[in-house]
Amino acid sequence: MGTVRIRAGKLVGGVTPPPSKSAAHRGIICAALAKGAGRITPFAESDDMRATIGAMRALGASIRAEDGALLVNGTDTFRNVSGTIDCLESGSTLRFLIPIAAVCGADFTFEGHGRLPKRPIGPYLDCLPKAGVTCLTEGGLPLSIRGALRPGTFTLPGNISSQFITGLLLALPLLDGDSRIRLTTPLESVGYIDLTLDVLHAFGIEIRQTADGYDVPGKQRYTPRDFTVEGDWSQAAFWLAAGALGGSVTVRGMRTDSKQGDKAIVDLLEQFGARITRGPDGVTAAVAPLHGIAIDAAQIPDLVPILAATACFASGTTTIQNAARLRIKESDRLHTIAVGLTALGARIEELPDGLVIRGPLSSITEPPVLDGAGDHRIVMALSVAAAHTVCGAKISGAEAIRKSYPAFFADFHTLGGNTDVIDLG
Ligand SMILES: O=C(O)C1=C[C@@H](OP(=O)(O)O)[C@@H](O)[C@H](O)C1
Ligand SMILES: C=C(OP(=O)(O)O)C(=O)O
Repeated sequence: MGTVRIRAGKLVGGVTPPPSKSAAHRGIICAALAKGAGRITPFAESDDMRATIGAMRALGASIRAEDGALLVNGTDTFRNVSGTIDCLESGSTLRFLIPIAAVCGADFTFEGHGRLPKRPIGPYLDCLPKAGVTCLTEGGLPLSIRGALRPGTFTLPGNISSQFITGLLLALPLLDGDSRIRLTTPLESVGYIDLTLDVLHAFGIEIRQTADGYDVPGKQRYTPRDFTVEGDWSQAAFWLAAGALGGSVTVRGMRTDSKQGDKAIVDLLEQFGARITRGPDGVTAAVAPLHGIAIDAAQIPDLVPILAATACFASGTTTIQNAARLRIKESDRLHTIAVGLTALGARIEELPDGLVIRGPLSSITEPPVLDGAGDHRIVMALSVAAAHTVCGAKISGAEAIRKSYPAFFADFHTLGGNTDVIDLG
């Protein structure tokens, strides 16, 4: 397993975070559902992107990378009547593709790796069989689906994963009749649904929001088009937090009017006390004395690891609430971040749906070996935290960054971070 040695030192300078993983998943899928050609730019490789590209190819789309762009042609999508879709470790790919693959009644088996086979798919196992899709599974992956998806009413919870709702929003417009999505519990991760609706609109698909969900007119067609992928606020968050903890970091190329919920990192760091500047060159976070804050994580799950890391350097108590969903991500993130930060000297109490962090952390004298838990966001959050301690740390399993941000340590170095990649496997 790959281990990275992070040495103490502040991060300073400017960085352009990678294109948004969430926007790219949606752009690739919508382009591949359109009967024609489209160019997705910029494109940055990662394991999650590989998963979605592989999935749309399995349905018949033609997709190739060229000069930092992705050329997608959906003319032959749904040509294939059977196949296997390997989602690697990508929850988005799995939850987005299940209803899409069912549109034409083809016979597909979904596979996954790491923690994905055990991440929830229950809401689909409840609602898809009622709409004509047989689901064969022993609980998780592999999952085989058979039978054509019929339009109708889809009733599901809004607080297990918004990815189920995005999957239905992507697939249902293609059906012969109108459908309705009815949510039985309040929607969490709302920003991801807003992003879905935004990208769908760009590809010519219209959805109506209702009091308890969405009305999805059927017989719609995706319009082929070129699609520009905005910068990733979930990844920008690591650099802005690093600026707030010790130096000064500017993230460039970010849309401040983005639908991504994780752009909330800017306001949250400001609440912690960081010095934030919003200028034409980008958003800058600079060091200032930080104090604990209360955080509701219902809409911003992916920010929790780096927010917890930030809280360790703030004086007083930080509470993170409404984060139960963190336990069903690439790792049990409430547990794995608490364990990692505790080894760095932090005082953290783990609650069923959150964390209480009492800062600032105490100094330790020997660099600890931290477990990256096979989880990209844990590796990245621990790396930023370790750089701001007295003696740094070693982080095992650091190759997990390949899931969303293979260039993470290259960008860490660009900002003056000091690491030795002992072995990335
Ligand atoms: O739709 C998306 O692109 C995502 C939705 C979120 O998942 P949940 O809705 O399951 O919280 C988020 O954690 C994930 O990284 C990406
Ligand atoms: C949870 C994540 O992704 P996914 O659910 O797509 O695996 C993530 O990127 O943090």
